[in-house]
Amino acid sequence: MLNKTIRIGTRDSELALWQAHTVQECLENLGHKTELVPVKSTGDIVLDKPLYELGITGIFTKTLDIAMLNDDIDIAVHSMKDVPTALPKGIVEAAILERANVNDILVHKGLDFLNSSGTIATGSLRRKAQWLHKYPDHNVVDLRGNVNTRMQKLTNSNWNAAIFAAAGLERIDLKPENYIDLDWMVPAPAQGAMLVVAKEDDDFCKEALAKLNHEKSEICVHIEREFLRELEGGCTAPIGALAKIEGEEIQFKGVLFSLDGKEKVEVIKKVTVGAEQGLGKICAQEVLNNGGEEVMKEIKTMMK
Ligand SMILES: NCc1[nH]cc(CCC(=O)O)c1CC(=O)O
Repeated sequence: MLNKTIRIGTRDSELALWQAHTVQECLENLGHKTELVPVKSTGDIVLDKPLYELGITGIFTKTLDIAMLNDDIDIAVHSMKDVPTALPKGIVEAAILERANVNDILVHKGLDFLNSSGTIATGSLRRKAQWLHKYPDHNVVDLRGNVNTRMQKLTNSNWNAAIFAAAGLERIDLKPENYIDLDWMVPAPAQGAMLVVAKEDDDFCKEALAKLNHEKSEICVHIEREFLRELEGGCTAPIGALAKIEGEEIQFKGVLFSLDGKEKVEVIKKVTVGAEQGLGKICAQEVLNNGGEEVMKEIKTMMK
């Protein structure tokens, strides 16, 4: 089956399409035939088991998971930070592409508000908690939708600023007029990384995709996601994590905040490349032992 056409599933936002096209181009450069399959809704798809039984949970990834298990697509491309830490049964990580800009940025209309009071828009618990930790007098409002929608909403609002992943804007070539890098903000685990998933029994696609894998990026995002998995226990919380490789050293920073940003538990560790086995888990345990357990308990009761 050397001539099999690889069907690439993608959601239809501009960012998702850019990411899928990028993977398509890489595969075609390796001589593969590909086809892009935009997947819209799950409405007309019938599976023989309930979603939870298949381990399908993520709101961004659900549609593509179902299409894959239904054999409408062979592979799917995701922003890795949107992918739940446990993949559905039968779906595996096949490639992690070289990571782009990991940082969050603040798109604003002037920075005078920073030292007084202001309104910041974000739909992310992690961004909200970190912003309030640094600027307790500011007001944070909810902002959802894809990148273009969020940017439009900011323009049409009286908010001072909104927070975005730099990678998302760069990928769709959206250059905001005014922005600053939030290098003090710890990004989401796997932010800026793209994950391609395939079916566990699909050796053809797995072999093709293995060539696209970027090992250093893989090492880093795996540490970050292990930290997340160990901390969250299936619930969403304001958690940031970033691993970086500098020469022979891996530097890791992980944080957990209370929802209001008042409490912060941080862990920083360095290990030699090759000695990262279990690092995410160890760091998560350290956070839990240093007050993180109480923070997580409080978050779980508030989110009920
Ligand atoms: N949650 C939405 C989402 N998922 C991936 C990206 C951008 C790319 C990335 O962070 O890897 C974004 C937009 C954002 O967070 O501003």
